[in-house]
Amino acid sequence: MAAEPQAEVSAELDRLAGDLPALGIAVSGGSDSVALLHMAHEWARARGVRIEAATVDHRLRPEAAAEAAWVGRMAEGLDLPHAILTWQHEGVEGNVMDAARRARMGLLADWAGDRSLAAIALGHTQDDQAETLLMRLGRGAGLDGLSGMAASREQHGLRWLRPMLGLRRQALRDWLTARGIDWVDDPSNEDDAYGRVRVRQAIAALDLPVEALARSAANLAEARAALAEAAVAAARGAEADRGMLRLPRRVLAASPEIRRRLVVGALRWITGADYPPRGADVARLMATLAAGGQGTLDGVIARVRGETIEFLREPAAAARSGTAGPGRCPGPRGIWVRKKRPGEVLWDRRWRLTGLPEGAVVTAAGEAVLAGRDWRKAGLPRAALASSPAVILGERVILPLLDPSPVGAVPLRGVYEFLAILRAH
Ligand SMILES: Nc1ncnc2c1ncn2[C@@H]1O[C@H](COP(=O)(O)OP(=O)(O)OP(=O)(O)O)[C@@H](O)[C@H]1O
Repeated sequence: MAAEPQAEVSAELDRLAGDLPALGIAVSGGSDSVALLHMAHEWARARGVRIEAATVDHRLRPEAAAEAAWVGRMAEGLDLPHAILTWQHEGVEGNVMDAARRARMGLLADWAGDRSLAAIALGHTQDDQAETLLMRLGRGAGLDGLSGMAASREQHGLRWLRPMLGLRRQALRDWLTARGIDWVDDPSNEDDAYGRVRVRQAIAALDLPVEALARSAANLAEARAALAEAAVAAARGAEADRGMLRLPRRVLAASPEIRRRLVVGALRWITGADYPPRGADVARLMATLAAGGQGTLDGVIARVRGETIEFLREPAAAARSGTAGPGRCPGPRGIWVRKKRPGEVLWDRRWRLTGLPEGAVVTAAGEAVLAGRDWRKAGLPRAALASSPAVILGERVILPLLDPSPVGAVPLRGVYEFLAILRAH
């Protein structure tokens, strides 16, 4: 590794973002991302790349607003545009760190979209990489979970870059100190109520070799990428059809790891979930499919039909996902929902409904709505239609997949997204 942090970050940015006209920098105000901001600024200036910075105020600590403003002044000093993105919520329940991370990614992704930035750079370091590996190990992760963070990753429709994964946190702090550049110390980084902080303390107390751990994480990431590519190759012949996915039955003859990836990928393609189902449940489903049967997991029906395996949303699960109308956003409070145009609704994490008139409500079609209709003309299995959206307009119920109407129903994911899921997980 190059000894000079600036040279190393510049080389990584060349490798990861050399082809981009503009780059976003996510700056919390902590030492790592403050160093990233200065180094990216230096890199961009020499290459004529436009860079902009953003800080998320999670509204979880009273000082956060002042810290975000402080980052803003620092960016101004570098002549860089800076935005403060505020997470609007009314208190957060459950895993606060996780909810904050998701909200942050969503806010940053929207900001990048608004500012025409195709990628955002993050300040994760070698220390973060080692900590992540140990945390995942502690949770009993398999090969998948064990790989560390990738230097470049596609999510929320843009690229997330981590050009500092080869650098130690202390080296960055030394670099900043030598230049008289200040940073903010977030007190939650010292709060051992958080698993990450406990892992960090254990690394220091046991004097664990951070660089070797980070290297292992990188090796595992490489192995995982190779598996992902093998799964993509095995998925040849996959078809997406209006919210339903068909895989060739022969995928059941693939090696267990590849087969598992394909099944988990298909489940996620339907549910839009961030986390995979439990390993034992997936194993059970795979055994059911191998026997030519039908199983349900995570609100998804998987069944063998002739030479294909069909994955479709379980109608009852679609109905449970609730109703949505224009101007209202489904999902628990505080959860980020991508911006929508008027008359548009994202429903069941699978469909984009467009052209909805005022007062329209979207829900799952269900069996009752299909009764008495010529559902066969949709060319989909009955269950797939029952879990498709229905639009209630006063007394009328429109099935966009069946009835000609000005309401459009566009599946959020096609085959391309299935392959992207296989590559990402
Ligand atoms: N509030 C925030 N606003 C903008 N970006 C953030 C924010 N929090 C984290 N990030 C981005 O995510 C990266 C990793 O987050 P993490 O929580 O590990 O960092 P941190 O300890 O808050 O700060 P730093 O990494 O800058 O020292 C940061 O380096 C930064 O790029």
